[in-house]
Amino acid sequence: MIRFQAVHKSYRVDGRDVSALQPFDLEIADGEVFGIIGHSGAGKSTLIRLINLLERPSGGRILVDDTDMTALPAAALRQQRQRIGMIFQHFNLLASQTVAENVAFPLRLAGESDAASMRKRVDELLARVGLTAHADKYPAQLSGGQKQRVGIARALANRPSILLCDEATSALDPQTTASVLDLLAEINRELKLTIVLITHEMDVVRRVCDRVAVLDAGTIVESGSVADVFLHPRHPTTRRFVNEALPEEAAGEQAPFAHVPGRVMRLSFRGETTWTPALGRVARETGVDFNILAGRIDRIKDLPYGQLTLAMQGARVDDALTILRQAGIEVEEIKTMSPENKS
Ligand SMILES: Nc1ncnc2c1ncn2[C@@H]1O[C@H](COP(=O)(O)OP(=O)(O)OP(=O)(O)O)[C@@H](O)[C@H]1O
Repeated sequence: MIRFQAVHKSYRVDGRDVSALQPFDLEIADGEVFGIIGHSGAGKSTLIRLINLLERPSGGRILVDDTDMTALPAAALRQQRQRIGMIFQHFNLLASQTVAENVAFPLRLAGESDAASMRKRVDELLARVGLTAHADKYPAQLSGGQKQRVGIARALANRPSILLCDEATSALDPQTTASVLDLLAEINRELKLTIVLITHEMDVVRRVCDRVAVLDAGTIVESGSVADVFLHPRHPTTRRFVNEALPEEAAGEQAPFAHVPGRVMRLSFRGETTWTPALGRVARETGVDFNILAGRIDRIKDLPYGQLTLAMQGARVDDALTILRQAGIEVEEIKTMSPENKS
């Protein structure tokens, strides 16, 4: 468990304290994938670097498995840091060392001197990230995705219980991003590692995270399960992130519904309800007409979900909504937005 208690952080700039993170509390459970999303300058890097004390907080406590990181003397902090792996946007590999040597580096730092056991561990790690055939290559000979796999193998070398990912896929193309995220999800599942990642892309959060915190100008403005935050964003910053992750026609609020007759509703289906044929049944039972304006079916991590934007007409719309809610479907009335109110 990672716990932030009344943590805040300011940087000293030109003799003045400039706040980067307002006081906040946050708990990250063992074994979860926790995302922190925010725009540039929101404080994401600062927040993630507080966990291994690459940045010291200006106040408050950071507890990792009940150890107060801020109170550790230097030697104990070094030891505690070995339990926290980290990967970076620009990989931070040693250019003059081979893939195998890069992965062996943290083992050496931790005091491993037996060449055979080091070789065995490096082989295991390279197999896990799918780079066995590239052990003797240099970073410059690898693609971005392969470099990040080396970064992941290196971060896992000392069997950490926490993996911090600092914009780990931001320098990668969408396909490579997907394969690196799949690898992180597999590591989380199989090694039961806690993963904390920062990103400015909601799609990254949707694909791998269990829970998310939204950071806006140094303040956590919203947090919760990814399904709740993604399907029902409350803060304007969160809504912008969610809409960026949706194709325009599916991002309900963007469509021009002002002229559409009837009541415009957004239906959200999660898990098994995604596949239930509720709409046809409700139409038959209540005589309500549906006009589908936008829709999508996708997954939030392993959870299938669907969202449909509908115009509903008929005398028994309220009865139809009650039946839909009873079937476990979340129903919201969309306030049609005029163009000047769009955020
Ligand atoms: N070492 C530093 N000295 C002074 N100010 C800093 C330092 N590091 C960060 N800041 C400031 O703190 C605020 C938060 O920065 P941070 O890098 O944590 O944000 P971020 O969300 O990670 O942004 P990005 O996505 O651009 O990396 C910014 O206003 C930044 O200018």
